[in-house]
Amino acid sequence: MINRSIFLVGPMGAGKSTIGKLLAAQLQLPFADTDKVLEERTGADIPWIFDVEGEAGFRRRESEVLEELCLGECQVIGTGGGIVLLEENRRQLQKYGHVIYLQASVEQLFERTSKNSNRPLLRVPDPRARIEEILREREPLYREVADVICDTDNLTPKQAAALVVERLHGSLSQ
Ligand SMILES: Nc1ncnc2c1ncn2[C@@H]1O[C@H](COP(=O)(O)OP(=O)(O)O)[C@@H](O)[C@H]1O
Ligand SMILES: O=C(O)C1=C[C@@H](OP(=O)(O)O)[C@@H](O)[C@H](O)C1
Ligand SMILES: [Mg+2]
Repeated sequence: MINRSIFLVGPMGAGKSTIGKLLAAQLQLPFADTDKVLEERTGADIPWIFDVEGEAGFRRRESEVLEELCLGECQVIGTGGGIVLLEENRRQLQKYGHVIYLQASVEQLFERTSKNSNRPLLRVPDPRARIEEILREREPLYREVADVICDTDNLTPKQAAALVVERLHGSLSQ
C-alpha cells in the first residue's frame, strides 16, 4: 500500500526523471520532477540559475521546492542529483517518502549524461572524472536516505521501472 510519496534519488544520469515518469504511470500516481518545478517557478532554466545565483542559490530554491512537494499530494518525485547534499533535505526525504536510490556505473552515467549539456556541474574538461568525484562524495548520502536500492546498469528505463515496482512492494510488505 503506497501511502507516502516515492522519491527517486541518485546521481545525474541515473534515470530519475525518465524512470520516474514510467513508474508514476505504472503506479497510477502523478509525477513531479524537482528540477522541472524549479524551472517553472523561476521561469529560468537550471544552467541560467547556476550562472546567476551560483550553486548555493540553486540549492536554496531546490530545498524550497522539495519542502513544497513534501507537503503536497502523494506522488512519484524525481529529484535533482544533489538533493542529498543538505542534511535538512535528507531529513525531509526520509520523513515524507519512500526513497529509492537509482544506481548506475560511472561508465553508464557518463554515457547517459554526455547526450546533452544542460547539467552545469558537468561542464568541465573531464566530466568522467567529475562524475567519479561526485559519486565518492554522495554515494554514502544516497545510501543513508534510501529505503530501496536499484541497480539500473544494463536495464532499459522500462525494465528499471519494473524493478523499482517489484523492490518497492517487497520493501513495503516487510
Ligand atoms: N536505464 C536506462 N537505460 C538507458 N538510458 C537511460 C536509462 N535511464 C535513463 N536513460 C537516459 O539517460 C539520460 C538521462 O536520464 P535522466 O532520466 O535525465 O537522468 P537523471 O534525471 O537521473 O539525471 C536520458 O537520455 C535517458 O533517456
Ligand atoms: O547532481 C546535481 O547536483 C544536479 C543534478 C541535476 O539533476 P539530474 O540529477 O536530474 O540530472 C540538476 O538538479 C542540477 O544540474 C544539479
Ligand atoms: Mg533529472
